[in-house]
Amino acid sequence: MAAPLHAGYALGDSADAAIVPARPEPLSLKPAETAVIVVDMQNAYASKGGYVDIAGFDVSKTAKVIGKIGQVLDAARAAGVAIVHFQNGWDPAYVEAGGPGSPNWHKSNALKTMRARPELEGQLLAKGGWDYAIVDELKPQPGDILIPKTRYSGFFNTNVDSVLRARGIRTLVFVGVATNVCVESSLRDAFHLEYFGLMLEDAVNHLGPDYIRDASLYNIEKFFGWVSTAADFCGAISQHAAEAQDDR
Ligand SMILES: NC(=O)N/C=C\C(=O)O
Repeated sequence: MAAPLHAGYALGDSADAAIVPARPEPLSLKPAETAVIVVDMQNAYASKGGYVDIAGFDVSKTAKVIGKIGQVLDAARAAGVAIVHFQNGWDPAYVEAGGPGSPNWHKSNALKTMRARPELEGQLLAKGGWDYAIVDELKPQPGDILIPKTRYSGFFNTNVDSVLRARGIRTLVFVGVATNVCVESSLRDAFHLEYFGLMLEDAVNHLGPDYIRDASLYNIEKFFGWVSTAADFCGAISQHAAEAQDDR
């Protein structure tokens, strides 16, 4: 195994770090300085009858992803890792979505679907509705942080950067949907803000053909961060928590 890359610390400062097997090299992280970022696990993106299903994307794999994310959140909570939920959408009048002067008006498949099917107006990604709601299995728990967002990146026009910095968080573990859209956009922005980004490849789902998933993972592994699995992340932080308990 390659030598672990130490996230933001001198090598000698790694005693309190968990080592997560990852590509292109293992990543060390301190649980108290790490957050799991759960991206847009809303009915819109993860449930039959939600926006992306209606718009013609495949949601058949999201049940498995919900299960993996549940395991990640259980392990993270037990290890004292912060949990942040992103929630994507707009006010029911869609003012926050932008009008024809916004590229979002032209590119958002939710807005395009509603223009093609006006009976859906006010339902897709509208705050307060079922489509906007986070899936029942992953509802935020007391102590979790909820960040609403109106564009693909969770770092655009939100307070997440200051929320994370105030807690001294340096490493972000990304799960959720979609690998190639909101997850990748957020991880890229996090890289540019000096966070270490780790994506768990079996706890994300992509929108589009499988090659786009592969392209996203390649981009992250080569340019923007690290890639691991739910089991490897959970194993590393659980083992680290157990060892810390033994040392007391
Ligand atoms: N959460 C996402 O990745 N969203 C992707 C597309 C959209 O919101 O239209």
